[in-house]
Amino acid sequence: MTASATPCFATEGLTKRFPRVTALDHLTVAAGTGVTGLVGANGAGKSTLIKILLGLVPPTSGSASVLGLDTATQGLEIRRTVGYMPEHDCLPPDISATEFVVHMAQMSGLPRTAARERAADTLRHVGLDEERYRPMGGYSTGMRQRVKLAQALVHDPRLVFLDEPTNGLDPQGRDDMLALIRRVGTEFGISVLVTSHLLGELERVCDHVIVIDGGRLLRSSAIREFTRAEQTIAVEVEEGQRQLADRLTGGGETVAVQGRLLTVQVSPDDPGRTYDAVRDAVSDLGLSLLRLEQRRGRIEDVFKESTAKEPVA
Ligand SMILES: Nc1ncnc2c1ncn2[C@@H]1O[C@H](COP(=O)(O)OP(=O)(O)OP(=O)(O)O)[C@@H](O)[C@H]1O
Repeated sequence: MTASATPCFATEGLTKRFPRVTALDHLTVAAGTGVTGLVGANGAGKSTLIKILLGLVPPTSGSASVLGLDTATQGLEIRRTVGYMPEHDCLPPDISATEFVVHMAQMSGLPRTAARERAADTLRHVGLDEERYRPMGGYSTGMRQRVKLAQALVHDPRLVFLDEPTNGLDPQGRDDMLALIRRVGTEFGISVLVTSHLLGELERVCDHVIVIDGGRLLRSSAIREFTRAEQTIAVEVEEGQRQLADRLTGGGETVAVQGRLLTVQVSPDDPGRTYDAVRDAVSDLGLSLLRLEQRRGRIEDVFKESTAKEPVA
């Protein structure tokens, strides 16, 4: 996000207290265009944030804006411009996907003919073909999630909020949904805010990730930044692990020993230095190298380290 661009959304000291719990606690965060992931364990405050951003729920204190519009006073305009895929199932069982999505398109102001055309296009884009004429009561979870996505996209929004879109899907269904979300962000050019408690999946589709826990901001950064600092080199030597570890540590490297394997933290500012240090140390000590491989940190690890609390799937 450039300094001059209007953020897709921004919050300032956003707090939401329910009688028994503080769902959001002085949250100050912003996201630019592209696909942004909002990660947090169950109850972290993700859905509450989305509802406030849509102007559906008032905050206790603080402020928020979406595409430059104030959520406190311009909720209607926000909902006109933004698509929303809610977490919970909300599909009437007796009508078809086509009827439902046409209805939603008309609700957002499209005339009937345009609504029918847009609905057909959108349902095709999300991968619902002939099934779209059948009552939705007989749909699989994957099909239902696609309909929910289609109704969020049918009025051609600039931005969509997708609340746990992979919920209830099997691994294949999850992969398909993630690919679809990526396409929404790239081919359709619609910015996306997508929530999940499954951290690994956001790593695959997001440009930027925001991590919240207990309603507080833990981290907000580009996906590259999440994993860049976490790169390590795995070094396996036949023997002499301890000497090698001592030598590298003495040279300023951060090293962990697990049996025959040494894990050396790669310097984010000068990755080449770490490789050279490992090569020189192995050579100077006359050790026999079995394996040297680069390991890219995973977003889960970053999250676990920052929270060191609740287990996250
Ligand atoms: N209307 C409400 N009344 C009272 N408490 C609420 C209400 N809505 C949410 N909460 C509470 O606020 C906290 C945050 O809920 P929220 O639904 O925003 O979390 P979440 O991160 O979306 O998790 P999940 O995916 O499980 O819904 C939870 O403790 C929840 O029980």
